[in-house]
Amino acid sequence: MSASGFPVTAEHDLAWIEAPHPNDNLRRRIGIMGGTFDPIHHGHLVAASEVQHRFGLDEVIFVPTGEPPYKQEREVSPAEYRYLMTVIATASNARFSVSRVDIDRAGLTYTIDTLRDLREIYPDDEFFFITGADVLPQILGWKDAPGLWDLAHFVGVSRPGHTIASNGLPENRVTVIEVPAMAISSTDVREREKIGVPIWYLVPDGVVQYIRKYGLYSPSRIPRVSQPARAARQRAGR
Ligand SMILES: Nc1ncnc2c1ncn2[C@@H]1O[C@H](COP(=O)(O)OP(=O)(O)OP(=O)(O)O)[C@@H](O)[C@H]1O
Ligand SMILES: O=C(O)c1ccc[n+]([C@@H]2O[C@H](COP(=O)([O-])O)[C@@H](O)[C@H]2O)c1
Repeated sequence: MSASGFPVTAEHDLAWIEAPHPNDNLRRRIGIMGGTFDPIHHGHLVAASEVQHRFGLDEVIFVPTGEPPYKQEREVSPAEYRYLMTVIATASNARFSVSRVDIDRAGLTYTIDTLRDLREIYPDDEFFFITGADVLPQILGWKDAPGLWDLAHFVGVSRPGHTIASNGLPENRVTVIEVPAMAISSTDVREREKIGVPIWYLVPDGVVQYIRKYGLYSPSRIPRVSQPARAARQRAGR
């Protein structure tokens, strides 16, 4: 049982996972992990890996947000940096990939659009949208929320400091699971980098090096090479 009393036991999950799907031989199971990823950290990676294993997913697609609607009051790093950090962090896992659908779409990022865009690319596959315990209760307030349940099954994962609860969400479209606890947040990584506290082992080594290379999160650090955000703007003629 979770703190909220919602069952998160292996039996609960397995009953659902083992139910045979009529098109099991044809449909791939694809996890979708949306996030701002500013920066991506081991909490994201462990959650995705655990859901991949538990649900037998063929692939997990990480989808960095364009403009996150609930983070408009804070400064978010340019999408191109967040995208490239996500590519670096996921490169070594054969089942992980990264999509640009959200960063290439203008305007605020809504999951309904993410799922519709991915559905065009993967018309026959089964989608599992992965969210942390902090985000799960917000889903009912998301854009076109009733339309989301037809597009994906939602998997809520436990996160230290947050009670996991799926109250009010459709039971047959949402599964809640415990994943190994990683008390890491992007906010904490940014704060640590800003004041010079180590971020090694909270994020993959390549991401630490990328953050240092471009001077992300540290106002005093001067970037050593030209910036990918500027290069992308130039390519797009903006
Ligand atoms: N440590 C973690 N354990 C489990 N899930 C996580 C963890 N960190 C983030 N998530 C989930 O990953 C998704 C993307 O999160 P996001 O990129 O906003 O990271 P964050 O650490 O929450 O960022 P920030 O601190 O900037 O708000 C969300 O669904 C979030 O709940
Ligand atoms: O669709 C919405 O209305 C909506 C509102 C806020 C967040 N989301 C999605 O939730 C995921 C996590 O977002 P965030 O801001 O916590 O990094 C990401 O995929 C967002 O696109 C979606």
